[in-house]
This record gives sequence, structure tokens and C-alpha cells, in this order.
Amino acid sequence: MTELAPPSPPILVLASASPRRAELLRSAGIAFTQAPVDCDEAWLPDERAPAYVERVARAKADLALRPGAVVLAADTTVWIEDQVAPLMKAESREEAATMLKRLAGRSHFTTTAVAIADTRGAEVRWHPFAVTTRVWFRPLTAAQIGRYLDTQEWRDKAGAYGIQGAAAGLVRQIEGSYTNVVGLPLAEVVELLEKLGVG
Ligand SMILES: Cc1cn([C@H]2C[C@H](O)[C@@H](COP(=O)(O)OP(=O)(O)OP(=O)(O)O)O2)c(=O)[nH]c1=O
Repeated sequence: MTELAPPSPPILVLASASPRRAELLRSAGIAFTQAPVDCDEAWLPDERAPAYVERVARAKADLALRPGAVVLAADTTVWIEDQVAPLMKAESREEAATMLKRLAGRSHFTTTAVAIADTRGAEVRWHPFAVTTRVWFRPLTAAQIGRYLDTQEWRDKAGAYGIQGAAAGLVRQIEGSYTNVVGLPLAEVVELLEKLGVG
């Protein structure tokens, strides 16, 4: 009897602890292993939101580099047009309330930067890109914000909301990729992975 070789692990490594990113990739039928990294995500003063997420996404991928793999990392942030500091994950209910107050009744941008590093050749080849989606929130009273905060869904999400949950009822309109707001611009990611022959 011939012995079967053990199955080889997927070439794609998702350098993320985010259940949402894993779920999105899975929903597209892509095989991957998940390797969370512990990355310093501190924002640098005056750093523009797109530059910030691009830097952090690359740093996350860098921490997960390994030979013979394609490593994918991403970073998502929420930002308001005329304000430099991005809205990160809120650390308290009060901070989340302040963020939602700033987002209410106007539009903002959600940018996800993706860093893909291909280590299958002699040198690491980087494929970075970023996608921005415009999101409009309806006007919100303090009581409506309070009810949203009660869901606890503001926790661990940039801008203190998750469009995939109860915050769908706060969003009037979006322009651009929906999955990008959830944490991974799926069409763009799948397109690039197809080009790289992965997935
Ligand atoms: C705006 C928004 C953000 N988010 C999430 C996406 C990201 O997971 C998170 C932003 O934090 P990130 O630092 O981008 O990612 P993460 O810490 O969750 O995971 P990892 O660094 O391990 O990859 O906010 C939503 O789930 N829904 C939304 O509507």
C-alpha cells in the first residue's frame, strides 16, 4: 500500500485575529491558516488616516512573514474629512459615545489597507493597496446612541460601530465596498489572490 503524503497547509496566511476577516475570506471559499500577530498600532501625530493604516497593515504582515507563503494583513480605520486624527477602537463607553456623536448626521470614510507579502520566491514581493468607502450616518439623539451602545457592539471596532450588526440601522447610505467597512475589501483581495494563483 502506498503511503499518502500528509496534506500540505494552505499557502495563504491571514495575519489577523479578527473573526470578521477570517469569515469574509472563508465566505469567498479561500483556504488559509490564521496567524494573529501582536502589532504596535499607535497612531503617529499628524499622520493621515490612509498613511496610518498602510503602515500598520504592512507592519502586521511583516510580523507573520515565513518562507514559501503568501501573508495577508489588513488594518481598518474610520476618519472624518476635515479632522486629522482617525477614530480608532474606543476604550470606554464614553469614548464610543463621543465618536458616534461625531459620526451622526454626516458622512465619514472607512479605509482598509491590505498588505500582501509573497515569500515564495527568492525575495519578498509586496502587494499593498487600500480601499476607502464613504458611509453616511443618520442624525442620532443621545438616547439613540445610548441604545446602540447597550448592544456592546462598539467594542473592538474602529469608529465604535460595526456596520454588519445593529449599526446597519444607523447607516443611511454607503458609497463603495461594504466588505471593506467590515474589515476586508473582498473583491479586491480575491482579485489579487487570483493573480497570485492563491486560494
Ligand atoms: C467600521 C467597522 C470596523 N470593524 C472592525 C474591522 C476590524 O476588525 C476592526 C478594526 O481594527 P483592526 O486593527 O483593523 O483589526 P483587528 O484588531 O480587529 O484585527 P487584526 O489586527 O488582528 O487583524 O474594526 C467592523 O467589524 N465593522 C465596521 O463597520
